[in-house]
Amino acid sequence: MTDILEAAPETAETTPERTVVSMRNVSKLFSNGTLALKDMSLDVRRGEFLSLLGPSGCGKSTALRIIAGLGAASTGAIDWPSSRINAKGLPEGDVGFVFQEPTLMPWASVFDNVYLPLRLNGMSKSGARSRIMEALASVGLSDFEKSYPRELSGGMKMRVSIARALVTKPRLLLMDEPFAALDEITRQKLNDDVLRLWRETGITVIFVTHSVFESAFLSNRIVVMRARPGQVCADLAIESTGKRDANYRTSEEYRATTDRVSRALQEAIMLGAQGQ
Ligand SMILES: Nc1ncnc2c1ncn2[C@@H]1O[C@H](COP(=O)(O)OP(=O)(O)OP(=O)(O)O)[C@@H](O)[C@H]1O
Repeated sequence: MTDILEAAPETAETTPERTVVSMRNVSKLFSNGTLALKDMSLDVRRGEFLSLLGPSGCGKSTALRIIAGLGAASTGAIDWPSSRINAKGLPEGDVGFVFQEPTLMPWASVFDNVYLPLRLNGMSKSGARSRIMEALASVGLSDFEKSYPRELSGGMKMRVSIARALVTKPRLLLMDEPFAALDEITRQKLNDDVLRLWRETGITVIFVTHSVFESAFLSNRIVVMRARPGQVCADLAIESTGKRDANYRTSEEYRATTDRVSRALQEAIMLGAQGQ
């Protein structure tokens, strides 16, 4: 931790009831000797839109995958203070994951792709129908249930991927650079949609990105990470007085926020380069 720790998220509000997931001194040493994370600790509170921001290779995806149970920590622990934990040590049905690639099944319709997590939970197709249609409506794809992935644009495929992550009604949504491969206009539209979904559902989001602009637009908290080794080096509260919409993108407030976040990121990059 450095002196660019601006916000003080560890306040009296950080009670076990409000904490969705905690990383406790998590380190990750890969078998090739790469120390991807060193002693990373983070409390994610209910209802937060938290972005993990940092230069390439600082361990953002590794941290997210460990939280999701897709990889194990070498040392340290992940705690779920308010979830029911299954035999694998993971919170039962509480986590949705959106990857950078939409990872859809090409041979299956949009409906069947979104059905997948419910099918794996043993739900019948007819029983799942209303939930699937609700998830598709939430991403603006009500009319595309019969389409196949090859018939969709990149942005629409990503919407299907988000619907699939939301169909189980998770409490925590993990998103790993989901819009990095999309053009700027599509990316902004999806940013608007994700913010709307976050507001409407009250879901907690952890969003990995290396974009200052995206993180400043979406988040109410940005955790900046440095590389070599991957660690938290700034924890910024991001407030805005108005609604985050098209006007906000051109506002002085947004510009000032992106300046502040850029400075924190620059410092993180310098620390990583110096290996301090
Ligand atoms: N399976 C693996 N085996 C060995 N090293 C790995 C593995 N996965 C990641 N790494 C290394 O761990 C470090 C952190 O990688 P990670 O993908 O978490 O970073 P990142 O911040 O998400 O990067 P990016 O923004 O480029 O996706 C990097 O040095 C990477 O090369």
